[in-house]
This record gives sequence, C-alpha cells and structure tokens, in this order.
Amino acid sequence: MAKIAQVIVDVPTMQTNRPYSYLVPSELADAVHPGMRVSVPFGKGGREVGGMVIGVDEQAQTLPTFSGKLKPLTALLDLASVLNPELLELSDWLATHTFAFRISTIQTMLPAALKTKSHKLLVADQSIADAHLAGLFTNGQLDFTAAKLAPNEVDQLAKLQQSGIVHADYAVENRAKVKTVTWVQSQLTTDQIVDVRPTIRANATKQQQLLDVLTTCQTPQPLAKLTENSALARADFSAAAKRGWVTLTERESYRDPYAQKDIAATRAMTLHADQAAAVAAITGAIESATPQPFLLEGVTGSGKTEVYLQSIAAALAQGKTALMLVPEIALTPQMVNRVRGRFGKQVAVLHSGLSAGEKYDEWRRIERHEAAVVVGARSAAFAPLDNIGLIVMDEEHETSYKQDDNPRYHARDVLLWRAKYHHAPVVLGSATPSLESRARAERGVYQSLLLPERINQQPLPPVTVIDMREQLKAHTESNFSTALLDALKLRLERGEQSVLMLNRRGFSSFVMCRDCGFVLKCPNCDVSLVLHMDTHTMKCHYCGHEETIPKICPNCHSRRISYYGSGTEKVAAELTTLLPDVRIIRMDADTTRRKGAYEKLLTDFGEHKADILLGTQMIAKGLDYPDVTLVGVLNADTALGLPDFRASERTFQLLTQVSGRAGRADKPGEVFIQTFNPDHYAIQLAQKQDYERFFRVEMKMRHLGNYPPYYYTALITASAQDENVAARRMFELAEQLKAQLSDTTVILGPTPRSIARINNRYYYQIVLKYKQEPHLQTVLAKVLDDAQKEQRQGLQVAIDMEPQSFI
Ligand SMILES: Nc1ncnc2c1ncn2[C@@H]1O[C@H](COP(=O)(O)OP(=O)(O)OP(=O)(O)O)[C@@H](O)[C@H]1O
Ligand SMILES: [Zn+2]
Ligand SMILES: [Zn+2]
Repeated sequence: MAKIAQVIVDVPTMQTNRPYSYLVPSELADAVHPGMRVSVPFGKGGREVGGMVIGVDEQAQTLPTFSGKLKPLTALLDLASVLNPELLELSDWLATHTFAFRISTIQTMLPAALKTKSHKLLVADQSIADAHLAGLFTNGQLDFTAAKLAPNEVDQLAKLQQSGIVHADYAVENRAKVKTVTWVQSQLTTDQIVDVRPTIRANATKQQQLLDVLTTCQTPQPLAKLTENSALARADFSAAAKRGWVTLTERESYRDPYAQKDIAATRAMTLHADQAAAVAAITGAIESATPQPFLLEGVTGSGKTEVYLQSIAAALAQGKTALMLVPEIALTPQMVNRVRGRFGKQVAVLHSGLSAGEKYDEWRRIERHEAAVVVGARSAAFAPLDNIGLIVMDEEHETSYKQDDNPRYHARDVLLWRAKYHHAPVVLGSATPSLESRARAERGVYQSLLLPERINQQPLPPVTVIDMREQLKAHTESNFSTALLDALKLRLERGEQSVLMLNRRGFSSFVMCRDCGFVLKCPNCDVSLVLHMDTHTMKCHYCGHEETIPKICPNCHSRRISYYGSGTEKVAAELTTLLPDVRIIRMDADTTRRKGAYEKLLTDFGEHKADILLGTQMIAKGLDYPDVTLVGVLNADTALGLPDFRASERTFQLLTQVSGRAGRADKPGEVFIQTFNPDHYAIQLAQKQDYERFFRVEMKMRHLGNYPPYYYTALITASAQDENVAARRMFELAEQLKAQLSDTTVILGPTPRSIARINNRYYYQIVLKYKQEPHLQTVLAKVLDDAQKEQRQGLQVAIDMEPQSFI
C-alpha cells in the first residue's frame, strides 16, 4: 500500500500555509518520516521546492479518492529526522500564536545550514548565438539564483526563454555540509612490518619512516596528526594505501568554535543561604518533574549565575539535560566560560557569532545527545534537546528575546511551552524583571525566589545623579560633568578601572550644515543618515543605503558642513584631551563588527590593558570585573523621550544593570548618572536601585494607561509604496475590527508609524489593547488572509502579538 506524506512547502504565502499531500515512491516507503526535509514539485510549472514532512499516512485510510492524482515527492534530503516530534508540534503552536507561516516557524528552528534553498536554473536547449550570453552557461546550465546578473542580461535571457532557446528548471540545494577528516588505520601488524622492511629499498626513506610511524601507531589516527609529527605528507600515506599497508577513511568531525581555548574547570561554590534556598526549590521541581516557572529576582552581583549552574548540575544528576538562554549581548566569553568551566565538553553553545558550519555542528552534537547543556541566545530556545530537566532564562526582561521579524515570537513563551512538554521547571532570572513576569509572580503563577543581597555583603554602589542642565549653563558642550571627570581621575590614580556608557539611541553622528541647518537624510526612509568613520560613508540604518560624506552642503552649497552628535568615537576623542595618557577600549557596533572582536576587547579589559571601557548598551550586562569601581552613564535619558509605554521601564532596567557593574568584588563601587531629567521617577528610583518601588509606581502608570500587564497588546502594521493605499486599508480595518471585537477592547489608530517611511514604503499601524478577546485569533487570522488575497498594490500586513517596541 502506498504511503502519503504531508508536506509543508517552502512557499511562504497564506494560501500555501497548510500541508500538501505527496505520494511516497515505493523505494522510499520505509525511509520517509515526519521531520525530514524533502524536495517536491509544486504549482502549475511543477517547479521543485523544499519542504518538511509533518506526517506520513497510509493512503488507503486517508485519501481513497485522490490516489490517482497525487504527485510523488522527488527526493528525500535527510536520512534521519531533523525535527523531532516535540519541535514539529511546537512549530504548529508557534505558527498559530504568532500569525506566522508554518514554514517560517519550521525554518526558524533549523540551523541555517539546513534551510533549503530553491535555485532557479536555466537550461540551454539550443546553442545560444550571442557569445556573451553563451559564456554565462556552464555545461548548458546557468544557476539563475546564484549568478549575479546585470539587468540587461536578465532581460536578454528572458527573451531567450520566450523564444524557447532556454527553459527554466528548479533544484533544491541542500546546504548541510558535514566536515570530515581523514583517518589512517595500519593494515600491518608490528610483526608484518618487520617482514615488509627488507622488501623495500634502503634509500626509500619515506617508506621506512612511514613504517616507523605505523609501528608506534597501531590504532587509527587522524592523518593530520601523523603528518604534523613527522616529515611525511598526505601523498606518502596515499601511496601506502595503494600498497595495502594502510586504509584511509573519512570520518565526520565537528567544527568546535571553542577548541582552541582551555577553560579552567571550576567547582561548585558553597552557597549562601538565599542561593541555597533557591537551588533547593528548583532542584525539588526537577526531581518531581514539575513544570513550575520560577522568577529568580536577585540584585546585580547577588550570584544568580551560581544558582543556575548548581541547578543545571542537579538536572544532569537526574540524567536529564538543561537549556540556558542568555541575551545575545551577554554571551560574553565570561558567561560561556563560566558554564563550560563547570560542565566542560557537555556544553554546546549557540549564538550569532558562530559560522553556519559551527552552528550546524553544535546543533548536531545536541541532537546526537553528545551535549547535555545548551547555552545560547534567542534561537537556542529551539535547541533539539531531548529529556529536558531544567530551563533557565537569564536577564528575562531583555527585549532581544522577542524576535521583531517573522515569526514574531518571544523566547520566554517558547520556553514555557517546552517546559510543560518536558515537565521541567523554568527559572527566569533578573535583577529587574519585566513588569509582566513580576506581576505573574505576584499572582502566584510564577514562584518567587529572592536574592536580595550582594555576594560578600557588599552594598550596592551609591549612585549620584548629575543634573546636566546645570552643567550646560556653566559649561561648554562637554560630555563630562566635573564630578564624573574627577571620579575618573581618582580611578586613574588608584589604578582601578571604569566603565562608561553612552546611550546609543539618538546619539549617532549625523552631518548638518551650519549655515542652513540641512541634515543629510536617507532618500528612501524618513531618517537621517549616520556617519560611519570606519568606512568613511553615510549609512541608513534602516535600508542600508550608503553614500559618501558630503564636503559641500547639498542644499545651500556652503562649505560649513560638519559632523554632529557624539558617538563613542567623539567621546573617546574628548576623553583623550581631558585625560592625556588614559587608555580607552571603545566598544560599539563599529569596533565589534569583526568576528571575535567583542570577545578580544573584553579580554583585554579584563587583563587591565585599558583604564576605561567606553561603550554603548552592549557593556551594560553580565560583565563581572573585580577592579571596576566606577560606572558613568553619559546620557541617561535618550530613551525616556521615546513614544513607547515601556520607555521608563527600559531606562530603569538599563541604569540598574549598568550600575551593577561597579564594586562587585571587595572594592566598593560608585556610579554617576548624567541626565537632563533628574526628577523623572525612572532615574530617581534607578539611583536608589529600588526595583520594588519602581514596580509599584510603574504598575500604577500602566493601570492608568490600560497597558500591559493589565492589558494585552497587538500591533497591526500595513505598508505600501503608495501612502494612500496603506492609510485607506487601515481605516477600513479599524472599522472592521470595531465591529468584530468586544467593547472593552481599545483600538488605537490607525496612525503613521513614528518612522513613517522605510525603504520607500509607508507604514501605518493600529494598536489593540484587550483584556479578553476569545475570537481574536480567528479575527486576526482572517485579517492576514484577506490581505494576502488582495495583495492590491503591494499592500503588506503584519501582526505582532505583545510587541516589544511600538516605534
Ligand atoms: N556562593 C558564592 N560564594 C562566593 N562567591 C560567589 C558565590 N556565588 C557567586 N559568587 C561570585 O559573586 C560574583 C557575582 O555573581 P554573579 O555574577 O553570578 O551575579 P549575578 O547575580 O549573575 O549578577 P548580574 O545580574 O549583575 O550579572 C561572581 O564573581 C561569582 O563568582
Ligand atoms: Zn534608508
Ligand atoms: Zn547648507
């Protein structure tokens, strides 16, 4: 009886967002299983697309009538499932809850190397007269997808296709490449080697040497090791293989991004009472397999990481695995080393700094049960771990846990889902929990665990708020108040280190004309272009547009055009004038672009190669350096002015986190916060590092404004090249939603987004605030469906549940 495979095809549209049935060719009947990638013909032209098998049925039971018409699947791309049943189920749940296509949730779960790519090929059926065009083809084929063709070439090729000289074909590329190394196995015993020696010429030194090697290496060895330790080359071993002395085999090897590093093993520390209580509660839940979420609220430097590590050890002791998520930025060598130091080779690390090959290899180590602990950033939430005993999410309030592109998921939701599936506890840790999580802890949904004290009974560092308005009156345009500058000088005298943070938002360098005030803007977006000194260009951070730095004002032709705003670069320059001889490490998007640069800068700082670490938000978290006794925030309030109800929360979190970098060991720390809003509650409470008070005040604000956690939110955006199209559709939609949703739901907008135009598309948005909306899922799914069907004038609609940014 033939089998039928249910396949989600890699054609991300609403109409194809369901499984398609394909006949399984009889020779593949036993090989095809759910979770395998396949190549299938799709659509009228029968072009080949990638797909994922989500189910396999016996034909007779399910589709008796269709048997004749079903197309067979073309090829199987995997020998074993790449998604297990848990992850397949999760992909379904995720697609529904984030309004994403099932194929995009599936692809989000796979390492890039396993994402199939459909290539369009042009095949020449007749000889091509034009020599240039003919030259584009190799063996009668041209990979249209991979080739970088000029528009006129594309045009001419289209004409060839119309006249039947070439035709289009499709192939699905499998990019999963396994790295192999050659191993050598001696085929001669030591006795046989003795026998062979007299048969070769005495001056055949290489052969003699090779026999020497084989005498000492009777077990299989990597070829590289043997050639490295001898004067022999690969060719000598190939020759030996021809003689039958050795066999050479290719074995799979992993690209280990951490292979070069020796990490000192650490042992569990003696916990202090609060830590011990937390570990005991978590361990209890691991042992009883209770999917209890915990909120571990511990001030900065209270030893949360040690709680994670000992809880992970408890899961491993139960023969289970553990998954730990940290924000991308906190994936410093420090954090990774702390986990690897404790659990060694059992740890797999997943983050964006790895190459596709390295990620694929780490992924396979997890899948093959060779790694029992996974540490990674957001997408590691989908690590193919089995038998999970514990899930940890460090810095649970971090916005980077929400993906702001399709599928718009929050890693926390994914973790809570997986915890239920595996009956495992989840630990959400933070010094400044999100209001949502803290409110859930208050309602008993999460169990609260507290670490109110710093390790070593160190007090939290005292924070001084500096009113920069005063400074501005008295001073010129310096970025440094006298108080902060004095504090920096003191650290230099004492040989201690300082951390300076420059809030990146709104602080990027731009170019303005001093005569007419003209600011260079992106031609495609409603934003100013940002000056990049490393490439000497002006760049748009939204669409990637790039142009040269103007010398003359494009508006009034004045030559008095100059750079404005103090990026870290400018601040560093000012510091060097104020404090000659000071050694600065600058850390921002520019200086950390190169692979490994971030890590190198932090290591240098740890080794005292600089007095000051000057950086953007990326230095606020996770750093644990004993000699840092001063933290300065140059501009605390750039985020406060943003039109986002979470602006205060973000400011409070950031200031508390960065303050926490000072005085973590035996030397007391000190913090200076420069601000133009010294009276704002977020700044004042950050000064006191009083999370509890902040939580109360902010909850009141949210209550008054009907915002989360009192209300849920959803953001609907529509964009089109024609502004009217987007606006009109959104006004219609608002009316439609008013009719369909309950009276208690608030519909805000439509309004243009705060950056109204990006990449020549105009954006409009509607914000929904609701308490209970039983039909929301259906209503919003219909909205997307309609939008897809219409597709009129390039209208695009997107839905973001619980958006983390409204800008
Ligand atoms: N029980 C303990 N005994 C001694 N030292 C400890 C203990 N627990 C943690 N530490 C040390 O205290 C320091 C601070 O701990 P850790 O970095 O885990 O704090 P944290 O709460 O994660 O901080 P943050 O949220 O600020 O990153 C670390 O250097 C850690 O090694
Ligand atoms: Zn742009
Ligand atoms: Zn001008």
